[in-house]
Amino acid sequence: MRTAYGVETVRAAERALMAELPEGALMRRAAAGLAAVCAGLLGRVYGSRLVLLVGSGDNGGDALYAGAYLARRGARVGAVLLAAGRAHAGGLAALLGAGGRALDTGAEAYAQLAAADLVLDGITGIGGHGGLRPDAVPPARAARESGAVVVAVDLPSGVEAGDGTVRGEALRADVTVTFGAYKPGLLIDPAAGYTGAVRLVDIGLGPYLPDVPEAEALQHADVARLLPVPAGESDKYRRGLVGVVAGSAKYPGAAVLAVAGALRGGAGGVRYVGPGGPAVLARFPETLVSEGTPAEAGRVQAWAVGPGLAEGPGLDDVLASDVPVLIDADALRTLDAAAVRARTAPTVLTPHAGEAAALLGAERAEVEAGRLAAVREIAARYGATVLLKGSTTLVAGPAPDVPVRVNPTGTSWLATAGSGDVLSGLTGSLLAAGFAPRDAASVGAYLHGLAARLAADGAPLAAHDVADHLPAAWRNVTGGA
Ligand SMILES: NC(=O)C1=CN([C@@H]2O[C@H](COP(=O)(O)OP(=O)(O)OC[C@H]3O[C@@H](n4cnc5c(N)ncnc54)[C@H](OP(=O)(O)O)[C@@H]3O)[C@@H](O)[C@H]2O)[C@@H](O)CC1
Ligand SMILES: Nc1ncnc2c1ncn2[C@@H]1O[C@H](COP(=O)(O)OP(=O)(O)O)[C@@H](O)[C@H]1O
Ligand SMILES: [K+]
Repeated sequence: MRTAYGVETVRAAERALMAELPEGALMRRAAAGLAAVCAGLLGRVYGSRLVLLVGSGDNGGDALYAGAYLARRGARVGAVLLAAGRAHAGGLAALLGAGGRALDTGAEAYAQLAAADLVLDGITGIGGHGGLRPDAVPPARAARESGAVVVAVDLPSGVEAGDGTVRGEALRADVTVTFGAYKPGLLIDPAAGYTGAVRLVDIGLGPYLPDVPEAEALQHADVARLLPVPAGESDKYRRGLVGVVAGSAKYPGAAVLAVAGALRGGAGGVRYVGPGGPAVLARFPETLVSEGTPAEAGRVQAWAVGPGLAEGPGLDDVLASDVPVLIDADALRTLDAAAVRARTAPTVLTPHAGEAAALLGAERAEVEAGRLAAVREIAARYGATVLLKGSTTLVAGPAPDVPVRVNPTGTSWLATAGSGDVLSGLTGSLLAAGFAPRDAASVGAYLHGLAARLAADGAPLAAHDVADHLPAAWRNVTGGA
């Protein structure tokens, strides 16, 4: 599991660790790790040209000490002091003592930036707020426009560490070297889009961090542990039946795609309820098709309702059931929060940003800019597990103290019609197979994103390709076991 901790938590852990170390030791440890990454990126340190962008805080201190290490190894290092007179005193002394130079933001700074091999962004770290200040914008842009590798210290300056929002201009890095722990902003868009490759430097913070992080991301091993393997005595009922309520005369394809996902999700069988029966059967003869309403259909262990659904009794029937329910797409538009909160079995909502905005009475852009707050707010209001889809997919449970899961798989090729229908069926199937709602949603997103990467392989994909690659994604996670 990859874990991420909020700013106050990281600061508290740093304070506790620092209290046991000599003055300045922690910063020098961070800087040594940073310098080692830079040396690796440069290949040859001796004679290389480095520019440090240095703000007023400890983030600038890290950059200055790392610059000093590299200057002692023969790099030519210039430090652009953005907050003149307020740069970290110890770091600046170390750099000057190692032969580095201090620059103001005049012409020489821009000349050095244009010629640099590597730029270290030490403008702000976890203490920065509100995007880059105006005086930091031109050097940050010059760094980006030079041919240099841009390495962000702890975080790309201008992004909010705690929630991944970007409230102004921020610096785009090629690599981010973060200290002690990931911060949520490194994993969540839009901020995550600024980090480039993220490298974590261990500074010994681990024992001082709480057990429960703010956010977490599943990795292959976590998913493999959760995926079911049918036992010898399994039968289709014990593996769980998932009911899919999807499709309409207008969107019969949604029924096919949702069933395609459900068939690959680990349930023992898929029961389809809706007007798309003939289309579903033509593609998937193994589907159990029920006439009538969900209430009239046979028993299932979970329902997935919504993709391509026109109005009908489907949603009310399903909400009234005593099994886990996933609600997607059209079914979200008419959703009554009180009805969801009153349910005794778990409910999973899977909105994209537009649907999330409708659930919150907000603008879509607000949701996209503040995904973490949005997913938590919907989960709290509806008393449900919420899977917020999009460039970073997030999963939050109704309890506020449970970490939000950030999906690490996926590809922007997934932004194609019908791919969400596959995810609904798949996640419903995991619910029917007995997954807890947060696990079903996060494992569903993980496999779906991985299948999309395998299917796309650098080229456009169609939603049904994602469904077709789900078995390969499953095998990729389990090692084919
Ligand atoms: N603690 C430790 O032991 C360790 C800490 N470590 C490092 O320290 C970093 C945190 O350092 P920090 O707390 O000094 O804050 P930091 O991010 O440098 O910002 C400071 C100042 O910037 C300013 N400012 C704010 N917004 C701004 C903006 N938009 N644009 C421009 N300027 C802006 C504002 O000052 P102001 O100008 O308002 O007085 C603010 O006070 C952390 O990320 C890690 O790198 C590592 O060495 C590991 C050990
Ligand atoms: N920019 C993006 N990057 C990565 N994944 C994306 C992006 N945009 C959409 N997706 C993913 O594609 C799927 C689209 O689902 P959805 O919006 O419900 O579409 P549809 O209703 O057409 O099926 C979701 O899994 C979502 O997370
Ligand atoms: K930075």
